[in-house]
Amino acid sequence: MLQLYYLQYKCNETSPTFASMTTKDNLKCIEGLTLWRNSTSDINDEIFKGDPHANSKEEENQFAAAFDLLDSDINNVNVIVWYKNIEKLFDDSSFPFSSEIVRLLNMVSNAYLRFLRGAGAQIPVEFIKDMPTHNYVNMPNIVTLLSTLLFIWIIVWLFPVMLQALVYEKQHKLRMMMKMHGLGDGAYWTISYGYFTIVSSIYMLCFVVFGSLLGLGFFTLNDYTIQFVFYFIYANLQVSLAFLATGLFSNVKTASVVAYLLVFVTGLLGNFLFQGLLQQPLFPRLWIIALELFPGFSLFRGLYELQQYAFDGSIVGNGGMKWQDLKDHDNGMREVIVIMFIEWLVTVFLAYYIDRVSTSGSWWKKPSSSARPPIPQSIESQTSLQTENPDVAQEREIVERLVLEGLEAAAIEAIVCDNIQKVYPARDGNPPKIAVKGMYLALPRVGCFGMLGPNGAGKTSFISMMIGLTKPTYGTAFINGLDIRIDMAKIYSMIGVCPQHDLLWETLTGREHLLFYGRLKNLRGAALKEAVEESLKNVNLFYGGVADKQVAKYSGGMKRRLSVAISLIGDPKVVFMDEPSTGLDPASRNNLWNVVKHAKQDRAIVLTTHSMEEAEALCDRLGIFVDGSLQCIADAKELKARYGGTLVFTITTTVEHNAEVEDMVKLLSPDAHKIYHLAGTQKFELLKHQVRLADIFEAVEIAKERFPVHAWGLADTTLEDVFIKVARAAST
Ligand SMILES: Nc1ncnc2c1ncn2[C@@H]1O[C@H](COP(=O)(O)OP(=O)(O)OP(=O)(O)O)[C@@H](O)[C@H]1O
Repeated sequence: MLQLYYLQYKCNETSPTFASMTTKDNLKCIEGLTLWRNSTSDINDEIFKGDPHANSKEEENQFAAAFDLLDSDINNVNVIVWYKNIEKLFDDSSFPFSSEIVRLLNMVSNAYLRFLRGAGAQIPVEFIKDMPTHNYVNMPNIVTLLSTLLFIWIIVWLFPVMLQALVYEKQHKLRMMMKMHGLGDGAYWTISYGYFTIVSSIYMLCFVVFGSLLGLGFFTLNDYTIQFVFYFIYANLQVSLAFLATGLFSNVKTASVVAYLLVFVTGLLGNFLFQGLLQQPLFPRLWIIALELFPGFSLFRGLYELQQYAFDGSIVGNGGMKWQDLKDHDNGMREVIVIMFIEWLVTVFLAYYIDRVSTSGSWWKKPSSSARPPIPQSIESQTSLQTENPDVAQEREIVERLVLEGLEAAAIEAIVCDNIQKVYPARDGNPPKIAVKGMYLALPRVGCFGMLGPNGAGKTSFISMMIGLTKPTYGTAFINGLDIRIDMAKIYSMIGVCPQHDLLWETLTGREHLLFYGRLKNLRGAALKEAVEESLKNVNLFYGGVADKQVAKYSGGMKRRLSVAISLIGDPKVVFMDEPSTGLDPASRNNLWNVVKHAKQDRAIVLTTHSMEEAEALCDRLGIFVDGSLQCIADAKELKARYGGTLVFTITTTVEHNAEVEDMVKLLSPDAHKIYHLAGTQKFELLKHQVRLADIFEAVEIAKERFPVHAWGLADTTLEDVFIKVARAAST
């Protein structure tokens, strides 16, 4: 390729002469030379025009004379040199021109070339009058500056977007929620990675297509296949970097700020620092490669090369970068493609490794059921045996028998908890916390089991172990015969979870949530659509377009109902509901109860609640959980009968007659005791076996004749009374 360069070189005392710069090697690059005087405005007034490699002796002499003239009268002589291979000149450290100067000269000499071919009339003369000087040359090239800076920002902008989405799923435990509904790690990775790669590829495609439609040489002149390979590899590297960076953040806001800052700084550093280094021919190549290990700089280098080739191509008219140009000594495209490709592979591996370690605690271990680890027993469980209630002891015996008979026996029940315990490690100077103390439980495949307990009793810790959020410290549990320590992946496909806090995507609609989780439960086509509609109707989210509103616009109650619907979609055989009715108004709660009542007919449901009314309405069996252990297990009636051998008698009279009321109560039930007293209102607990209802009515009628009785009432023991009694007894 013939290259033309215009040199307006000013000699001073310290600079080398033009002849000395034109060493033997350089001379080989010179194709021709044109000299003319500054005084003339006519470019055709040439002093010399010739070929240094000419065969004729005469021409050779002329050429030597031209050099002498140049050195002796440099201020008055202009020179145009035709080079074959200008890059070689940069190997000579004495050559004083930066690549930027050469590019401008290239532009000028191209105009001159066109003039020589008779295509440009007087234009080159005008152009040459404004020939770039050193000062002019140092001005930044606005085209270079804008295109690379703008393009790098456009491309890297995707990084914060992906990072935000990934950290959002992490922060809101949506990843865990998806896992709990059967989406395995491999599938999650394939789907998420594939999704982001497709989105990135479409984004890059639009970038190239729009650029091409606008006619920008950056896109149209460079070989599209080179651009495809370059953008595809970078898009993949960027996606895997987003996955890797997700491990560093737990909050979307922090991740966004850091990522956008990185985008901004990468562009600026690339453009104002890295580009400067690239344009210094003497800057060590190894350092450039080291800097390109930073993905932002390797992207910048690739864009820079595409831009430079497009620029040169637009001037010389021979197109931009082609595959054979990747062999060019100064073309960094080949090295950045290799660097980015290796980084992509390493980053994907690292990100997957870190993700597996952080979510499942192991990378290589995939134990099979045949290699069931022994169940560690804690000392705590042995000591608590002496104090356990008969029904708790009976439950333990059932579990021990089932476990002794083997996994097949355990599989008869929906849930078998075998001395399951959870101990949280010591933190911030506090001792280790035993949240669940050796629990035994066997739950049938049909029915609802309710867990009651005061705040901090350990209900959520228990559910968290059962749904794989945390691992048991001691003991284990079986769900449909599968061990929660090793078979969680299989268990996820058969359970449904309504967590204590709603784990939902704010930007998705209720229907989209159900469609997504329905698909995870292998529902497809018409069956999926039908199941989603039924779920929406069941939880009262179907009518009035609510189902198609974004979850961000839902009230707390609506979100809760959606969480319940998610837990039941796909017909899971075991469902865990952690306080499902929290925040619901009475009508919605009743609606929800109907859903649960219907659902429990053909599956096992474990439900935690603080509402005694709910527990009574929904649960076939109840366990009262206090301070990490079950205090009693029975149905509501049995519990009330066992713990509620009393009637609560309330009476309101005037204060001066309080003593008379007390005497009356003592007569009715000698062991009665006062549980509440405020002004004239008193509340007594009467032992059922000491009183008859008729006697109480009669006593009140007689009392009414002696002093004013403003109000009175008699109530049987409620579940709430039982709960308070059990909780009090356990904590004393
Ligand atoms: N990650 C943890 N690290 C240390 N202690 C914890 C952790 N999670 C829970 N705990 C403690 O374990 C105990 C049981 O907590 P848990 O949340 O299981 O109770 P809960 O019965 O579900 O309470 P609530 O009804 O308020 O939801 C509490 O004392 C709690 O402070």
